[in-house]
Amino acid sequence: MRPPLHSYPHIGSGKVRELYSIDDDTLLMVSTDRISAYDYILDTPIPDKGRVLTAMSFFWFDELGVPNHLAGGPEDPRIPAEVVGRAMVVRKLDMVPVECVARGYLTGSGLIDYRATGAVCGVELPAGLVEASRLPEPIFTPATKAEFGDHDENISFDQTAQRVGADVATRLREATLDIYATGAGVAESRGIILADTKLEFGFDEEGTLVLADEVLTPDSSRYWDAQTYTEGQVQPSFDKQIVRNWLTSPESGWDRSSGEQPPSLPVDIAERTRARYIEAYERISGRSFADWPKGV
Ligand SMILES: Nc1ncnc(-c2cnn(Cc3cccc(F)c3)c2)c1Cl
Repeated sequence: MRPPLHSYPHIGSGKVRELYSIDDDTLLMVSTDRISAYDYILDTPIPDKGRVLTAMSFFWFDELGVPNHLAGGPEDPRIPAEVVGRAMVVRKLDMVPVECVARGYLTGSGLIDYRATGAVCGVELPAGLVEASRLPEPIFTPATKAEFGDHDENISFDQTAQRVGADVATRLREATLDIYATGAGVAESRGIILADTKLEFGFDEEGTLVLADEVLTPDSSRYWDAQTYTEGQVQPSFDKQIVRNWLTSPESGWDRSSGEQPPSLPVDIAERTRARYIEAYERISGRSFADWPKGV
């Protein structure tokens, strides 16, 4: 008999995720079907998004083979029936207060920093790079964890070292770049560009640096379709572009500059977006999403 979700104290919320306490040493990370676009949390859920992204994290934890925070499998008996398939039982860690970002391509806040300074997080880059340029080699571009709703702030390696110590900063950079290289390599072989990713680490009770949170998902990474990749323009998001295009089309009646909450999505937009998440998972993992557990 699985425990009910309400038996676990709720201890945190992300934009699209919830965190509960199972006991002093263990947490339950729940992914919802919520999707965010243009910094709004939309009021239309994407069916199965939480399950697909959870399946992706389990795949990558398995694929990467580095110490991670998983404390149970996808059907661990501590997972309440209503969230089976979209929840992970994880070890409670002493989290490192730095967002560990690796970038293989120049876009978003990295491009803004580059245009202003010729560097990203203090890492000098060649002149002449443009939107979506592939970087000569992937770079570590850490950031501070922003308060809910705010954007993370890019910081340099030295600033990171001042926060966590030079040794830990060095280990974070190595682990982040290694994990990104593995993920980007697997994705590229399946026709998906992993342009960047954000990882979180923590220390376990033995002092081991452990990969935590979600890993290499479309919510923590930029996924681009390699077939349409074109340097010099903003790339469509593999998973979110259908939603973005509808919201900025006349059909939605929404004005992005209005500051108003976007309207609900049409059923077919939600369904097509669900299909994109499933396609990304099945192409990258080589597994069928139909085999992934489902709750009640
Ligand atoms: N293994 C861990 N040990 C201790 N803390 C965390 C931890 C804390 N915060 N977050 C991010 C987050 C915030 C809201 C909802 C989420 F599902 C996840 C992850 C983890 Cl993963």
